[in-house]
Amino acid sequence: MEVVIVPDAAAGGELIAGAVVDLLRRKPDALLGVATGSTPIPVYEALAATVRAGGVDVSQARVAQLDEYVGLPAGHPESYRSVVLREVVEPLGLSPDAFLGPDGAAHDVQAACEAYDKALAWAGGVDLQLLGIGTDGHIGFNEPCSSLASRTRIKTLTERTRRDNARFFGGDVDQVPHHVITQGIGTILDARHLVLLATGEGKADAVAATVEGPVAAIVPASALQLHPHATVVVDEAAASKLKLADYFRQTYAGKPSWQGI
Ligand SMILES: N[C@@H]1[C@@H](O)[C@H](O)[C@@H](COP(=O)(O)O)O[C@@H]1O
Repeated sequence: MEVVIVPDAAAGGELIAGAVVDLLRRKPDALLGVATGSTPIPVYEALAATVRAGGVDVSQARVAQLDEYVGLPAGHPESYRSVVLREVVEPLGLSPDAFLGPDGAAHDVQAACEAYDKALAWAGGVDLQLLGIGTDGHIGFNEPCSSLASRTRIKTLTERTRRDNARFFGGDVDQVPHHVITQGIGTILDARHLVLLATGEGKADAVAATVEGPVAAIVPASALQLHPHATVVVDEAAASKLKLADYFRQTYAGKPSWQGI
């Protein structure tokens, strides 16, 4: 696992957008796994700026959703489908046909989960999966004690995650759904490159447990330790509890720039 400590969220956004641009230059029809929440927004902004400046052709790029609330009405502004369309698909000028996501309004949720795993495989698999992290160490919506081998399925949110996400629902925790569909941890680990971005002091404990703790289902993001190409990008605040922070800084500073992340 590579850990890159950046000065702030904007620098993290630039670094990861640069990795996406490099990928799209090598593979124009790459499948990008996108995360929601506030953390990845600087990545999408930096990527959209590069596209607007003509720095990369995204006409063949495809995006895949990581997770989704269950039971929000179609078109609800906080459904993750709406969020990804608004924050990624539209600013990049992608066609909605280039977008893959699970159906959170499906009558048969289990069938929708299985169909989504198959759709990801049929699409050739995710090339680069961008991840945020919950304060409890979740990735996607894989809450603590999710199986590290799990596939896309329905999950129940913890009260902590519902409280954390209430800010997207006018601060009213009662509006946050209890159930979600999420790519499983096994599904996430199928992606060719995992890039987790964490910013702010509130993520420092979760980052330390992910990077320096044991691989354990109680910290779902620790499963990144099992992946051969996982990159954790953190700002100084999110890195503040890493014992090996100086080592990570020295290692990255000594890396040839052509190598990317
Ligand atoms: N399902 C999403 C996660 O994918 C995201 O990583 C997390 C953190 O969000 P934020 O980046 O807003 O802290 O929120 C939600 O729970």
